[in-house]
Amino acid sequence: MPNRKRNTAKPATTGNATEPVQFLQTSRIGQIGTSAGAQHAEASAMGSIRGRVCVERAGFSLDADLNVRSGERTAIIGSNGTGKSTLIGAIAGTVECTDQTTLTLGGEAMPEPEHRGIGYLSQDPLLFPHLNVLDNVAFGPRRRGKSKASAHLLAREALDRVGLAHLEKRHSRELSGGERQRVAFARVLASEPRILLLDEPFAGLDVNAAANLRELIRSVAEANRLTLLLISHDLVDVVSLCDNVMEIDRGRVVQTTSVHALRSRPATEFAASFAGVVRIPGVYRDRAFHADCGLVLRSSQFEVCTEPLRPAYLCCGPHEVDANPAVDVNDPGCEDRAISMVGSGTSLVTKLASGLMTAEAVPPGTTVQVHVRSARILPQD
Ligand SMILES: Nc1ncnc2c1ncn2[C@@H]1O[C@H](COP(=O)(O)OP(=O)(O)OP(=O)(O)O)[C@@H](O)[C@H]1O
Repeated sequence: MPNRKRNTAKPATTGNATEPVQFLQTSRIGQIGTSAGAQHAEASAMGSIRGRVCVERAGFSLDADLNVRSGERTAIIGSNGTGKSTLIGAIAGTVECTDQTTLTLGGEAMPEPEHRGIGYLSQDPLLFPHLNVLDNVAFGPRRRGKSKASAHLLAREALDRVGLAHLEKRHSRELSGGERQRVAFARVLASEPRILLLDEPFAGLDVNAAANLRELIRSVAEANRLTLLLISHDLVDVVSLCDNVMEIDRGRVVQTTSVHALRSRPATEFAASFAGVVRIPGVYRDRAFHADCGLVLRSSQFEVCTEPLRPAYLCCGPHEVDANPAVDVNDPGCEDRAISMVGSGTSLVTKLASGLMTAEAVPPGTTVQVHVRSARILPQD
């Protein structure tokens, strides 16, 4: 239990607000890692997060192995209550870990929370209502011992970066939700983090505000090669910000994959739903896919990535489904043009097209022709 004490340390919070802490003392906002040469290389390598994270609570246990490289941008996905926030809370030091935890940061035992270089942003900006915008952002640097002047300088740089320099005198209660969230991100920037932990930061924002903040976070993370862990239930966030995806189910990591693979070869039912991909279980035999739900699908457009007779999935995007019933499945050319599915009625078509199709029983006596332009057949392992 090399770092038990450190992993059980209390969070770096003040009052109502979680205060991210400074680690890269030498860099300036927007320039972390882009111009600091060897210093950056050293700092960059320090953003890796590896090891086992164990948390025990009444009725819930988290036991996750992490292998996050420095500068990697990883989405954490999973159903409600599977332990995503608990996991990043453990990394931030706001959640107590058990003795089995072996988490390391940059290859070293996990330091105290205030020395982890973590910037944390959640759905709730948690601004101090009695402070103006500038003092909210300067709060962290002040607490770390900066003079008022240098804390304000750092805060102004951060506010400039998020495009809110003109609002520095406003109180947080006088801001819109989107502005509050940008101020919260400026506060993160003022702490000059090397790791960003984002817990559904776009959940309360309208589409434009969310897109703006996503772009801002993406450019800062890229420019500074920050390690980023993002919890989100939205594929747009994941595709915009991340390269990799970690899926958590009931406190366990069930897969770590690329964003591309999540969409092209979803390994779980949840991943398929998240990516909006049609995923139908069955087996491939005699040049046809025999779905568990009773559909038989034939096509020369199948990309078969499995052995015949093995449990498999047929995967395709909803945009590849064409519910045009005009094609005759008895036409000998049909197999060459598209997959022909013979199964239940219009609800099946709707479910296929919306990506909601699962292994449901097909009511007997109804026939519908559905065309899928291309599909992959993947092993069920
Ligand atoms: N402070 C707490 N004390 C005790 N149990 C908690 C606490 N916070 C969360 N839990 C429990 O821990 C489990 C994991 O919760 P967590 O918030 O990590 O899930 P999540 O995957 O982030 O969920 P969501 O997607 O709904 O935000 C749940 O069973 C939850 O009830």
